[in-house]
Formats: sequence, structure tokens, C-alpha cells
Amino acid sequence: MQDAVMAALSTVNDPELHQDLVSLGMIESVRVEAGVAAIKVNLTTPACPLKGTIENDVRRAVMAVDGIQDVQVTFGAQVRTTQQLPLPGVKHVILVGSGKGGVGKSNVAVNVAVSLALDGARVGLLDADVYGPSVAHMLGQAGARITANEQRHMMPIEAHGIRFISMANLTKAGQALVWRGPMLHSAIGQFLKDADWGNLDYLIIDLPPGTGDVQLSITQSVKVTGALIVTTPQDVALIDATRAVDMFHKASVPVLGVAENMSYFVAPDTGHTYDLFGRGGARGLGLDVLGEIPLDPEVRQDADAGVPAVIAHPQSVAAQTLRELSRNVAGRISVVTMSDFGVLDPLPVV
Ligand SMILES: Nc1ncnc2c1ncn2[C@@H]1O[C@H](COP(=O)(O)OP(=O)(O)OP(=O)(O)O)[C@@H](O)[C@H]1O
Repeated sequence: MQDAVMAALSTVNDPELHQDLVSLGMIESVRVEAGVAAIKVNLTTPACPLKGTIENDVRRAVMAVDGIQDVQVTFGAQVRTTQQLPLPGVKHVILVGSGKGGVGKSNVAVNVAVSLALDGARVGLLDADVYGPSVAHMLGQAGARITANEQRHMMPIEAHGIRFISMANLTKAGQALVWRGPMLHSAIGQFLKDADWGNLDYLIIDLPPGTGDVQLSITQSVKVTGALIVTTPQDVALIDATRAVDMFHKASVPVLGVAENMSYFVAPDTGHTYDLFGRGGARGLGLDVLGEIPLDPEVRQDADAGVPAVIAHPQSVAAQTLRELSRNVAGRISVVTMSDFGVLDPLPVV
């Protein structure tokens, strides 16, 4: 019976990876007792965007096996990576970039990071927006100071389930940073390599807007799995976003997709929807749109209060969209990893 169940499972494809669960090594265990099949599926990320679809497909395929009366599906997750990690203990580096400033890139980076952690991933966030670091403030840690451990490695600060490092926690509040390119290069190198990030599934890097020195430094000093582009939908933002996409192509960084921020606004008093900047404009970039986040005053208030929207107002449409966006990003990371480096060995059937 176990063999028949495995045969049925080998007809179920992962909807994003387009290969069957058995050859993808995603079936961790199969047990059949008294007509009940207990199946444990090992997802490629705890933030899997299509968990529900996989569960339904597994249930349907296994219920069709002769003698099976019930199916119990449970999930585990192991973020897959290559043999060679980008940094010791770090499975994936993800960049969040934009062409234009002020489009909400840092806010998206913070909420995506916290959201992945809420789904059970181990997440770090590096605020590489050294000239305008806002991550510390958005995580309610503007006053915290970075310390060093006994090995003199920088210790990231913990907040809302993630670890982060920001220049804001090294400089005095309100102090401007006046550095030349080489100094920036060495600071970014230290944030990446001399910090004790520990074991992370995802290290998210919030880049400064534009296509300058910092972006170049990072893409040259660490292997990046993929980049998320954040833009608002109006033309002036899209023109700059196109430049950012071009920069990532030139640096051989796969672009995972685009987040359209401040996509639309729903008036709280009338419920009327306003397309302030032209909802859907980001589709013109020719990339996959991984989320359309509304402009929501609560998102801004939450950022200023230091509690990301996905925690402060988890039921709001904006927060739900940010959760969905983070899962789409995690799904894309799995796709890039599995398609670049082939399929892992199947896990043994218990
Ligand atoms: N969807 C949204 N709804 C309401 N406010 C938002 C939304 N997204 C971002 N904001 C707010 O807009 C402002 C700019 O956002 P943020 O600092 O994230 O932009 P940015 O692109 O990182 O800017 P820069 O790169 O220039 O530092 C912040 O006050 C932020 O809280």
C-alpha cells in the first residue's frame, strides 16, 4: 500500500517548481495504517505560497489509491540552498532595491523580513541604505546600539523575530554620514562578513535607492540569490525602476519580481477606491508583480511607531498583501535555487 501511495504522490507536481513531489525530495515520510495515510511534506520554505494547493493535490491523489479512506497531511520545511553558501551560516541573500527614493522600499523590506519570520524562517535584515537608514526606526530600535561579541564580531540587534544591523545604530541620531565610495565599500563588507549573523534562511538587504556604489559593492562581494524591485505605479518611478532592473541584469542578479507599493487607496469613510498613482503601472516593467500594496495611513503610523504593519494590523488588506508578497518572494527564491542547481536527493521514506 505504501508503494501505491508513493506512486500516487509522484503524480503530484509542486505548482511552482513544476516537478513531482517525490523527485523533488519533498516527501519526508509516508505511513499507512488501517486505511489512513499519514504524509509529511517537506516544503522548500516555511513561507510556501502554495501550501494549500499542495495539500489539496496530495489529498486528492492519495484518496484515489485503493483501500485509502483518509489522508492526513502535515508539513515541515527546509529552505534549500547550494553547497556553497553566500556567507557562513546564511542560505540566501535577497536584495530589495528601487530606482526612486521614497517609494516605500524600506517599509516593504522590513515587513517582508518580519513576515518571513512569522512563517517560521530565520531572517536577518541589513540596512544598506547608509545615507538614509530607516530600518532601525521602523523596528522600534532607533536608540539601540550595536555591540561586539568576544570574537569582536558585530552582534545584530533582535526585534520582532528578526536580527538586523543598521548604520543608524552605529552613528548618533541625526548625524550625517559623509563618506567616499571606498569607505562605504569597506563598511558594507564589514556588515556582511564581520557580523555574527548566526544561521539564517534569508538575509534581506535594504539597498539605497538608485544604482550607485553600495549596490555595486554588494553584488561584487556576495552571491545574491535574487532581487525584489519596489516601485510606485507612476511613470517617474517606473523609469527609475527600469534602471534598477538593468543594473541587476548587468550584475547577473536574478530579478524575482516587483512589488507595487502605494498601488491604490481605499477611503476609510466612504470605502471608495482611488488609483492615486495609476494602479497596475508596475506591470509595464514586464516583471512578475508579486504584490500590490495599498497606500494605508496605518502602514505609515505603524512604521513610525516601530511595529511593522504585519504585526500591528495583521488583518488589514495592506498587511495581508505584504504577507502574500513575502511568501511569493520565498517561492521565487525556491524556484531560482532549484532550477539553478538541480533537484536535491529525495529524502528517505520512513
Ligand atoms: N503602503 C504604504 N502606505 C502608507 N505609507 C507608506 C506605505 N509604504 C511606505 N509608506 C511610508 O512612506 C514613507 C517612505 O517609505 P520608505 O522610507 O520605506 O521609502 P524608501 O523607498 O525606503 O525611501 P528611501 O529609499 O528614500 O529611504 C515612510 O514614512 C513609510 O512609512
